[in-house]
Amino acid sequence: MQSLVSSKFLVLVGESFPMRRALLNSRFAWFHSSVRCTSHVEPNHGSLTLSTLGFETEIEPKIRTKSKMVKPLGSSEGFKNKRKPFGIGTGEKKGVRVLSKQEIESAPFAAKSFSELGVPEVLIERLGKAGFDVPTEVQSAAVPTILKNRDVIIQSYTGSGKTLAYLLPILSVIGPLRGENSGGDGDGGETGKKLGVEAVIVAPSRELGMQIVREFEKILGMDNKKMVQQLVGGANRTRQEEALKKNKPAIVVGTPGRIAELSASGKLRTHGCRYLVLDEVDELLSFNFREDMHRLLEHVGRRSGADLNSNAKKTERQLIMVSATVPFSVVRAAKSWGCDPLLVQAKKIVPLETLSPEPVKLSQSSNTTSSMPSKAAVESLPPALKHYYCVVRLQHKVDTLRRCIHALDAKFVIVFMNHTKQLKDVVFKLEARGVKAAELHGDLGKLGRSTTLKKFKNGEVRVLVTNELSARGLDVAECDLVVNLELPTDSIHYAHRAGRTGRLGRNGTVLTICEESEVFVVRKLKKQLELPIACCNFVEGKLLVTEEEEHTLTDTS
Ligand SMILES: Nc1ncnc2c1ncn2[C@@H]1O[C@H](COP(=O)(O)OP(=O)(O)OP(=O)(O)O)[C@@H](O)[C@H]1O
Repeated sequence: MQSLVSSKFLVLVGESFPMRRALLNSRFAWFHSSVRCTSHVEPNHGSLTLSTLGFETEIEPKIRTKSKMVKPLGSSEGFKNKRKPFGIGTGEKKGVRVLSKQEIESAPFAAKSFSELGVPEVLIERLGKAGFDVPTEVQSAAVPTILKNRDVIIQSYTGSGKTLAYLLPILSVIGPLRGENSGGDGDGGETGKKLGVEAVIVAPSRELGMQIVREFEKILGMDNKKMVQQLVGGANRTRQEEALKKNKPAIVVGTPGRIAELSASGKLRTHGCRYLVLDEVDELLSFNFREDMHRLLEHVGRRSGADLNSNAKKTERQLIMVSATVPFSVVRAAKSWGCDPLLVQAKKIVPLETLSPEPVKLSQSSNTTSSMPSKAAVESLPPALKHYYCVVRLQHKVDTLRRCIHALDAKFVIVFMNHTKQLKDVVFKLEARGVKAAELHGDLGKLGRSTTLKKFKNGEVRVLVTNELSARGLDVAECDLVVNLELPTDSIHYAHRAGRTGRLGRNGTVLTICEESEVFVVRKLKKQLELPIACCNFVEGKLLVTEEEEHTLTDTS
């Protein structure tokens, strides 16, 4: 349902097209080089040194385009760095996989240090302990801007570190790791004067909310853990209220419904709040959340009395909006709720005033958007991803999925579907074929969802079959394959699903398995996303490209 609602937001912000083109060119080059390296490529795209990838220097001299040539891209046989296959009957200990640490190849790291961004020393020390040594580009742009008290929209592609981009400036000012001149209370709810909640962070799903809390905890450590309180729906509300009363957290992270509910009942006092963060803002501004979001935008960090539209009112709190996809509706919302907000991207910071809406052409016969490129979606894709599609009959989809997993020797696979019943069937069929799989969707309770996620993350489950619930924000660093077993509703949804792999510069593969009658949708996605999505097949344990089409950059029909 959320997916349907969000599909309305295809109005786009202005952006640096030349930069994007450069990225696309490199993406295109990558695609072709992958074709060249064909059978030398280690099917798992996780381990990224040349030797671990199994690359050889030998390169095929010519690339054919618009041909129907069949080229093998990978195989689970004959790889130099062959990994143990997974699943039942492979001799693994109780089905738990040994997790291999993926190296990061084209990580979006910045040339600056955390210290140059204005992050206090004590916080930098903690970052080092948590394994964060260098900021990413978007962090490098966002942290100093937020520290200058500016309202911002942070936009950069999936897996580029946007969470830390807002979390660091907040922790630089609030809590025990703050800078000396921050002016924050800093007691973390443990001692001394209490200022109440100082930061409210809103996310559209429980999973994302819980993930953000874990990111805080990585840095704060166990001793300061209580300064951040999780307020997600589906969890026991009374317990959350008691924890609020007892721990007096400085930061709360949760879903719109639960935060709005607690705020309306007076159990959560947010009028004195300094930061309001909306993570996955385009989703939060969708129809589903409108009432709760309206309440939060009106109340968080706003003392009563003043005119809602006055500038004085706007400056009472700092508004931080975040997403990989920023349609113009978000720009409009930021202008009306924020105070002179800036759009912060990895390499560019611009005032929102300079952005104008992009016309959305409707196709003549229907209400659907045309095949023109969707900038919001194009900008959100990590450059190292490889995209394929495969055309099969409906009844062969699961078998194709299984063959793809084996051909690529994928270790952490996320499969996206649209309907819960079909999703359950797929899990059943995969398990019957000896592939460890689990379902994750909204019909499961909070406990069931977090147990499944835990099992997937620790390697007990190889294939997570899920729906749009997991398309946003879910961070499983090792995920090396995303499969669309049912088509996403539009390019924005394709981009968020795809972004579950290729996190922080890692390689990843996205495969769309569709029927002949759906191929036109894939072609439309190719044009909207300006991506080479190659048609492929799986033969004798290898992924074979069956159609190498010209890159669609110039194809604007
Ligand atoms: N500076 C850094 N050094 C090392 N790892 C980092 C750094 N910043 C973020 N990460 C890690 O990178 C991963 C991706 O970060 P994050 O989830 O914030 O990405 P994102 O841009 O918000 O993605 P999405 O748009 O999909 O939500 C996380 O596991 C995070 O811990």
